Amino acid sequence: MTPLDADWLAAHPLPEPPEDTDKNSRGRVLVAGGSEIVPGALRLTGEAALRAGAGKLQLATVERVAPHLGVLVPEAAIFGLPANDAGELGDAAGERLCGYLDRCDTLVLGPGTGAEAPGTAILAPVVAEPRGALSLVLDAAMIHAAADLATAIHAHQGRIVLTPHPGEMAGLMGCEDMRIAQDPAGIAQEAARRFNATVVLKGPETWIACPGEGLLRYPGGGPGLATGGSGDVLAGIIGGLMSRGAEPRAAAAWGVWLHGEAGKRLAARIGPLGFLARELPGEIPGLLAHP
Ligand SMILES: NC(=O)C1=CN([C@@H]2O[C@H](COP(=O)(O)OP(=O)(O)OC[C@H]3O[C@@H](n4cnc5c(N)ncnc54)[C@H](OP(=O)(O)O)[C@@H]3O)[C@@H](O)[C@H]2O)[C@@H](O)CC1
Ligand SMILES: Nc1ncnc2c1ncn2[C@@H]1O[C@H](COP(=O)(O)OP(=O)(O)O)[C@@H](O)[C@H]1O
Repeated sequence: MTPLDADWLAAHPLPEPPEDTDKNSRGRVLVAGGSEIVPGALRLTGEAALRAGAGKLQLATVERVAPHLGVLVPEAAIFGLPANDAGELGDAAGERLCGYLDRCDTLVLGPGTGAEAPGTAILAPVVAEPRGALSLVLDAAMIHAAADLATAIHAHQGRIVLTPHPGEMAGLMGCEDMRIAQDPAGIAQEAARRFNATVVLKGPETWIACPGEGLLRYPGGGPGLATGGSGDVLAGIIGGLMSRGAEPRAAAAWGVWLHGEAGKRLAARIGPLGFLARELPGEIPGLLAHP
């Protein structure tokens, strides 16, 4: 196990865009998810992706929320997706989403999705897409859905990061929560092998596992990060870094570190508890400039 610290980051620098880059070549992120119950999740994820350096942002959410999201995030293009009776993404959302994949380099799928979203129906057409260059970050209900699609995810030609919290990890691996608490390092590595993906097991401390690579451990950015929407921000940072060209393991590691250090900075300035998830993204450019 290797500590995720300043030495590791210095040895694994992020790719920098050339001076003459344009917004399309700097990285196009599509974030898909949200619901009528959690309409703001994509704002958190999308802003985080832009703050991590993505050039272009697109958000896709349930049709009734989409116009409001456009007002909240004027930097983004907004697409509506079909919803179900629970106000979550519906069965047809995955097929519709596939029609937008040509416009993005990285898809962050899942923030703001809950138990009523038909995750497997949404995720299956996305992971069946033969687009080798697509980078994918899976979060929230799409982690649970991934459990049913291990073979397809393993065979996916793209670059995949899964960001489960312990409850989602138990769903992903079909095991008891207790097993995650007893051996987080082992289960993160097992998941990485099963899905052939980078796995970020979140919690007070975070484990990053990647097939064929050493395990990383981040000791945590403080309990203020245990706040609604904090994980949505992390998924967005990782997606933004991947769209800039970072490899999945480096994007996950830098993302976890930036998220944690942003929490520490807010804790020092505002107080250890009570800062908002939406305040985290604003810390990222400064941290990237002076890690
Ligand atoms: N709901 C909201 O107010 C907001 C939601 N937002 C976004 O919506 C998405 C879904 O969020 P969500 O809250 O609906 O689902 P989620 O957190 O997975 O809880 C479901 C169940 O999982 C479990 N569980 C959770 N953490 C656990 C842990 N560490 N360790 C173990 N188990 C854990 C827990 O089960 P329990 O322990 O209660 O049995 C819980 O009942 C997500 O992207 C989120 O960021 C934000 O954008 C804005 C505010
Ligand atoms: N006690 C804690 N100390 C440090 N970091 C924490 C703590 N609790 C949660 N976190 C971090 O906060 C984030 C919470 O993500 P998640 O559980 O998905 O929340 P949400 O669903 O509300 O966005 C993760 O990055 C996790 O590592």
